[in-house]
Amino acid sequence: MSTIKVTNPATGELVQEVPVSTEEEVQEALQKGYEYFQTWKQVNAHERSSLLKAWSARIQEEKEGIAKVMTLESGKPLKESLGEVDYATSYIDWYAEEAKRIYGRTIPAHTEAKRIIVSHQPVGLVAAITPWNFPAAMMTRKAAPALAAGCTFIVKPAEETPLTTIRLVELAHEVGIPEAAAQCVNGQGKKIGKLFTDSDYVRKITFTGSTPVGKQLMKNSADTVKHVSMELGGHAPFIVAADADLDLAVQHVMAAKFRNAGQTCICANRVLVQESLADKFIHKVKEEVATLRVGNGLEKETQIGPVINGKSFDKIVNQIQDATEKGAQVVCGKEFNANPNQGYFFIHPTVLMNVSEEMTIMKEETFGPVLPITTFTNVEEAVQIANSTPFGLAAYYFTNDYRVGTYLHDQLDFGIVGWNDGAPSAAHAPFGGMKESGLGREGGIEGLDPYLETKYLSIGGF
Ligand SMILES: NC(=O)c1ccc[n+]([C@@H]2O[C@H](COP(=O)([O-])OP(=O)(O)OC[C@H]3O[C@@H](n4cnc5c(N)ncnc54)[C@H](O)[C@@H]3O)[C@@H](O)[C@H]2O)c1
Ligand SMILES: O=C[C@H](O)CS(=O)(=O)O
Repeated sequence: MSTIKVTNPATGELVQEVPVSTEEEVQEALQKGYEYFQTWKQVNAHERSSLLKAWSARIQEEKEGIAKVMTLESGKPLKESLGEVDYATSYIDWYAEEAKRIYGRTIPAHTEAKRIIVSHQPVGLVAAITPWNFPAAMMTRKAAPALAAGCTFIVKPAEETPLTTIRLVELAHEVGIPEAAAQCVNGQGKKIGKLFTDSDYVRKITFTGSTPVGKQLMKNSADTVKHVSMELGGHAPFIVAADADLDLAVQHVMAAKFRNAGQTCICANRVLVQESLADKFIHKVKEEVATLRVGNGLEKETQIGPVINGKSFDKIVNQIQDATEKGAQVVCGKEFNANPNQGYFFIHPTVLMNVSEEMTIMKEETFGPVLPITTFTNVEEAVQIANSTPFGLAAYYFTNDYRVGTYLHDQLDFGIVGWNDGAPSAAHAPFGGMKESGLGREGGIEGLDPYLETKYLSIGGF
């Protein structure tokens, strides 16, 4: 039997081996989820809501244990793992309520002889593929609305971090969500992804991960016209206008950049500071970055854990080297503690200045603790720089001028915009991107629609 060897990115040590699902096991699970959909969709919304609430409560009972496993397999600091468990259950809590608010409507007919009624029904078996950086929240952000809508659900977590997702699915079964309604399979993404997209049993693919993989899944889903939801890559600009509250902007750039060692899809990837404020901003950021503690996520003083693997480490180091070769200056950082043979990869928080647009770091998602700073003259130039990317997930700006703030909100082509706010994510808001950052939204009232078909009934003969 082949297995996934889950290792700790802080030490390289083996955490646990997870059996790889065979093709037969995946096909069997898909058929089970497809067949059980006919039963699960009949369960009334209030019962589905109660089961979701029980799931959330059961996860909270195991919060510390789940968080520790999450840190062991992802490397993120324990405090962040604990926060992610709360974030993950907040999606379940939200959709436990939204399950009871799937309303229809009537439409005034054009003749007394007719009545028109609009209703919604679940799309069917939903197949999800999730990333390693938020192994709990990225799964519940899909499972909760799917189950709330009456869909059955199967997930393949990232090979780096399957343990958290496996445990969450086990807890769902413990509270009475039927095994056939929520399943987990494990293995190599390309292989299982193809089984998902080729299967006639699957009516929807929901994916969170890199844009290239998302594009491939969309292509492979076309043959059977599957619904798709895509939460893809980002390259967030962080704009600081001359009138910004400097302390607030620095406080929030630290959160927006260094959460999960910069490995989040909405991390600030480019900082754009108006020229007159640049020196003060850079000085304050340098002071704050110097206080960050790098280390094993299980140690309570750790604020920056390792990056996930050698491939990611190499990409980040190459971006730093490319930038410095093209004229960027290192304000602080650019220290590494890595041992490829041992299997751990730490990058100390690094700040670059005098960054320019021809540098790779200004075009390619970094997914690491590196903060490149460039400057702009006026807000029109800031908008032009910010929008000059295929991505459109998150953008941030700091200003107290309502005219500047309103202009930036209107002109920035991003699905999530933080105005004096570097931490916009919430289960009650519709998370998602424009352009090549994705399709659809997760969270908010908008996050249920992707799991529903709309139908209308026209009754004649009155
Ligand atoms: N928009 C969001 O909400 C969001 C959230 C988290 C991460 N991301 C993005 O994900 C990327 C980082 O995560 P990652 O490295 O795990 O991404 P990834 O695309 O490499 O992997 C994500 C998932 O896809 C699977 N996969 C890999 N290749 C596949 C293929 N050919 N077919 C089907 N599945 C495949 C992996 O096994 C994993 O489960 C970044 O680009 C980040 O911006 C986006
Ligand atoms: O990395 C992607 C996550 O969606 C970021 S967040 O935790 O939802 O803000």
